[in-house]
Amino acid sequence: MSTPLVNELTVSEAAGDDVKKTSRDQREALPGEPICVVCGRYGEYICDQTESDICSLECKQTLLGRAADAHLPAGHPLPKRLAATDECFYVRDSESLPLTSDQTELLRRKLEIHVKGDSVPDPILSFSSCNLPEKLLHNIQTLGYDMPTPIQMQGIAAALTGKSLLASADTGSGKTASFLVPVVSRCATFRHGNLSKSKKPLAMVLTPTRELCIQVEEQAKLLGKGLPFKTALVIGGDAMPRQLYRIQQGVELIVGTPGRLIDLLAKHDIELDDIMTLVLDEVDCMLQKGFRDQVMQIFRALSQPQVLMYSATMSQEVEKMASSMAKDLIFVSIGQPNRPSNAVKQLAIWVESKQKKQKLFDILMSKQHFLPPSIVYVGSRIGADLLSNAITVTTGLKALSIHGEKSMKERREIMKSFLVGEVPLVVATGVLGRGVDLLGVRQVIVFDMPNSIKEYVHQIGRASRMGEDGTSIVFVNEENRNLFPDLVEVLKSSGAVIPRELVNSRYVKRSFPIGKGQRKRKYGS
Ligand SMILES: Nc1ncnc2c1ncn2[C@@H]1O[C@H](COP(=O)(O)OP(=O)(O)OP(=O)(O)O)[C@@H](O)[C@H]1O
Repeated sequence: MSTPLVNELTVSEAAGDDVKKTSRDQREALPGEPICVVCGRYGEYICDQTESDICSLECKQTLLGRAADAHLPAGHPLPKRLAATDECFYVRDSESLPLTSDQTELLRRKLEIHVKGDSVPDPILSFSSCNLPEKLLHNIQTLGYDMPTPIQMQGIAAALTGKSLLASADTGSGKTASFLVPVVSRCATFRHGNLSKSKKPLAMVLTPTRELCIQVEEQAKLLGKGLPFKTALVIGGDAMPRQLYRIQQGVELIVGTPGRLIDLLAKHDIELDDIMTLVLDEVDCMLQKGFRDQVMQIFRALSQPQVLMYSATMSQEVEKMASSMAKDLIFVSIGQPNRPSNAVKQLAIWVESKQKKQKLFDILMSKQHFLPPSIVYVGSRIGADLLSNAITVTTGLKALSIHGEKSMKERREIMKSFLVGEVPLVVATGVLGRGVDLLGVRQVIVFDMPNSIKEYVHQIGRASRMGEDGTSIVFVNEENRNLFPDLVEVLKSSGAVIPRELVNSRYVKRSFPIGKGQRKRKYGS
């Protein structure tokens, strides 16, 4: 099997050809373009032995492997894509035999689980296959999690080994449970097996916003119910003495924002020497200027904990910093990092700044286009207040604003009335941009483009959880020109229509995909 492929690789490399080697190197297919029969990406090439569309050498190898497994003669066309039921990885339970290395590879390829590092454990196939405490398993079931998502399959397995981890996966793909399940498990097991009366905290989760901290702590409580697992929330805007008292009474997990935590640690004597695990949620944001110094100050106060770092967006700089924080790091990524969830249908509209308000009102007053509950993202606190008032006055819709200047009490109440459906629309700044799980929200309108494409990916990610369909609308104009190349890339990769003004902009380098007629020659021919 491998010989012809190696030959072709040699041929194409010798010819200086830029044939894509792995499926990851290939982009997503645009509407109407051929699709790789193995992975669904752009089928740039035709396999010389099966005549099927494929995206890379890697998928050609997989395709020929399947032909061999199915005992099909070379050249026999294979079925286009395996139906989801053709291979079921989930039926196994803890009694089943472990996966063979081929099966592990196939599973990872199929679920687009990419791993790097020494001795990376196999993904788990079910929550019951990794020795979690009974009560934790029961809590997972109560939450309705029947089977782990891909990031949970690989992330939980890796974190349970005690090694540090840098992981990326789509927005809304279950990253929170991916770090909380091992945290709850390790803490509860430690307390059970440890006879000492000490109740010093064992784990810490840092996130960039108060809203996200509240949500993570709530989920931690649900997962730790009935176990020796107490939590403390340490965020600005809530009374510090109460937070301190709770920690002094004994907790297993602290969830907090870096600023308030440093404040607390500076003023009070809190022993952190038992902390085994530090989680940095939204790690790319946490290691950026602004948070980085505070995070590192907290990290240095701990004694070499396991570090679990998660986000939907990554950069090489983050990878470098993460590697310097933890030895023997495992890297996990699901799909392609920095890409928006495929479940969100994006619409980019060119609107001059002066017309943005009217355009928004038109959308909100259209039964066809306004799909509440929705979030509108703006760039400033004052902008959020003004726009929410203007929406209510002009359209009659109840809209509330949420941003960092509002008190925690107000922010909590607004979130509550939004989540229970009393308010159909919230106008928010970045405080709701990352991480928050706004179940029920299926539409996001990006009124002011954020400063980076990564924040845009996080914002539109609020429109879909667990792959459910959502829509996003973004207003663009010349003022966002510094983001044009990245935005075009993101829209292109999702198959979204790119506004004419953006295509023709001098700020976008033109590199249009090769059409079907211009496709590269067959391998080996
Ligand atoms: N295994 C599972 N089965 C079913 N639902 C799940 C599972 N894991 C998580 N969920 C649910 O999926 C939703 C999204 O999860 P979560 O908020 O952890 O996503 P995320 O990857 O952290 O997203 P973001 O990048 O936006 O923070 C939540 O409502 C969560 O309860």
